[in-house]
Amino acid sequence: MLQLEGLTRRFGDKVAVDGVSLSVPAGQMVGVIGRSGAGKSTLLRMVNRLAEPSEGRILHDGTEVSALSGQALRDWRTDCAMIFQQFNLVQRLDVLTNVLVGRLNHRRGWGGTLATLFKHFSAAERAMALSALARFDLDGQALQRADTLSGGQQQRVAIARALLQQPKIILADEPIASLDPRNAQVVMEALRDVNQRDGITVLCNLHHLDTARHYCDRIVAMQAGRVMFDGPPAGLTAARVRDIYGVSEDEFEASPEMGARLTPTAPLAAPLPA
Ligand SMILES: Nc1ncnc2c1ncn2[C@@H]1O[C@H](COP(=O)(O)OP(=O)(O)OP(=O)(O)O)[C@@H](O)[C@H]1O
Repeated sequence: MLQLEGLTRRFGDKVAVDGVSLSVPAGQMVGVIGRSGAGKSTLLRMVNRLAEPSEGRILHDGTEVSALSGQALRDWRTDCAMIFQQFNLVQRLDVLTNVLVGRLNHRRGWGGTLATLFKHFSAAERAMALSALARFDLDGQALQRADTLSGGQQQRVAIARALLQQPKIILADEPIASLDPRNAQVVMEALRDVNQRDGITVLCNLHHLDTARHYCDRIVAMQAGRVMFDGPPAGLTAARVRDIYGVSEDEFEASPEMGARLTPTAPLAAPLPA
């Protein structure tokens, strides 16, 4: 169970996240939605302590995450894999090595360079990485440079890298905002698959309501740093969206800074090729 208690983050006078309290049971897939500037990224970044809370506490299975430091904090970051909008792969390295980077969190005091990276991994770790790639239908690209892959493929490599961390939680910050609708769908299916098959808790920031409704068990809607709705997808009706944001659903999604609209057509739990 992940618990956020009165979590607040200020930047000067700006309150980016304002007293957010949430309890997320293990294995839940939560979509955090909101318009630009609502505080979604700051909230996610506080969970793995990339951003420090100004007030409030984060607890995971009884451990106060917000009080961790040193090795205990590094261990927490291993438990909490992060997926970014821009994939954050090492472009000039091959795909397999990028996935193996997920194992580095399990190495204390590793001091090698990128050039010597590959030979530091065991045969078992390489097999693990290949199997994660095969799960997302990318084993055929294992030896290609990351920058030869499409955005959707790169994001699936990032998910495979996250799996190599063997995390308890995946924090996905706008994972599909840079992708076209078809790639966005494949990436959301990959996240749903690791949530359902591996039981990994997923917190996923999204701009599109239908995407959140389709893939998530629960939706948290933020506005000006606060949680305005927290419940099952069916509860976030068009009328509720208008109440919270003062605009229609189309207007909510029409902000120019938002990514491609995704209207999923595939079944919710369609497994990816194993
Ligand atoms: N490092 C920072 N310094 C100053 N202000 C910040 C910083 N990070 C975020 N903010 C401000 O905090 C508010 C919330 O930002 P945040 O990025 O968390 O929102 P968001 O909902 O993720 O938006 P987007 O969808 O555009 O990424 C915004 O007003 C933003 O300008």
